[in-house]
Amino acid sequence: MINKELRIGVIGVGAIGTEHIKRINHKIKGARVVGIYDVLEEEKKQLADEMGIMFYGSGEDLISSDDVDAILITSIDETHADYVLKALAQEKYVFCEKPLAIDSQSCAKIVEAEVKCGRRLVQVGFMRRYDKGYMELKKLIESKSYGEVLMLHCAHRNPESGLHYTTPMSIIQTAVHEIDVLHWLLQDDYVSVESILPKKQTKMTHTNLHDPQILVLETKNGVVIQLEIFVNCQFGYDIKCEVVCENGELGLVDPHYTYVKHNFSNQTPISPDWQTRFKEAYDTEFQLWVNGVLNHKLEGPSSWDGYVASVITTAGTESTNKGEKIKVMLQEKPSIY
Ligand SMILES: NC(=O)C1=CN([C@@H]2O[C@H](COP(=O)(O)OP(=O)(O)OC[C@H]3O[C@@H](n4cnc5c(N)ncnc54)[C@H](O)[C@@H]3O)[C@@H](O)[C@H]2O)C=CC1
Ligand SMILES: O=C1[C@@H](O)[C@H](O)[C@@H](O)[C@H](O)[C@H]1O
Repeated sequence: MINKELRIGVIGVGAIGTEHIKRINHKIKGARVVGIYDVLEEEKKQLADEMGIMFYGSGEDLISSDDVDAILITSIDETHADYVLKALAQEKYVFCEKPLAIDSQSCAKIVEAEVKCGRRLVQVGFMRRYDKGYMELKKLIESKSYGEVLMLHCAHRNPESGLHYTTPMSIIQTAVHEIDVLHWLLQDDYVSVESILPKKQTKMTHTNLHDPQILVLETKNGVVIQLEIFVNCQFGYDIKCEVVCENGELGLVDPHYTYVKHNFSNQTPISPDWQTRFKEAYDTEFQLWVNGVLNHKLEGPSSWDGYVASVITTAGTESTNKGEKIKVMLQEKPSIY
């Protein structure tokens, strides 16, 4: 039984976990964070004390606590599936940061467990669906004023990534955002994916990371998407989405509010990171999630969406390993989605 204010427990309090806690406690109406768990016990216990909230002895303790109505999972990718399944076993609402799991089999298990609960309890952190730019693009595409969509040229660029970041992570952790938002934008399914590792790489990378990479995705309606993933581009956080139609081109502009004209040049800033670029999208995402949980009606990205994205990321990684295009097939979509 959830009271008027949703009591949230957070598992994994690193970069985005900390951002989301601040967001929930200072911006979002109808919810507050009441407890956390992180494997870095000493450090995060101190943080919990500073915030005046509970530090749980394990993720499992937090999930099963009667003082926690809903779980927010912001721990590392590899841990998501297990925590989501544990939350579903308690029939609790759970918001899981992307990816829902690191492979499609684990996502399929989550879908199966949620279907057994008979209703939607899971939302996945695909926040780009709440970005004003992508929402406007969707309306423009659906207006059909520019004819049919023929192809897309996209890029996902991060200024830099650490030594922990590896070749498959470019697909599983980074490209997964486009994989989700583009099929939502086009309302179309993917039929194949091909991963290309260009011979020429940046000097800024290391032995375990091929950077940049390219994914080529094909949809049922025959749209071809070229997606560049470049996680050490140095110059900023740069997200491109150019939609080529029969009678026009539609695209995203980086949200910025100022420019500087000086010395015969006109400069506009570029977002430095994902926190800045998608700030408003995260706020909207969380307010709508809290409203959805309080009204028992989740409408954001589901486990099914997490599964669809992971079928492509799994096939994309297979394509990297085999050096060939991989055809993809989805299982039948259950009626709760
Ligand atoms: N939607 C978005 O744009 C973004 C999503 N993410 C996703 O959020 C998740 C966290 O990313 P970051 O905050 O950047 O990573 P991070 O490395 O800064 O934080 C992860 C935290 O999880 C903790 N942790 C590791 N294993 C754990 C376990 N078994 N149980 C509990 N805690 C554990 C770590 O100690 C650390 O504090 C990732 O899955 C990432 O893909 C991250 C950044 C942006
Ligand atoms: O989700 C995110 C990170 O986990 C990922 O590592 C970055 O590449 C993305 O740009 C960011 O949005």
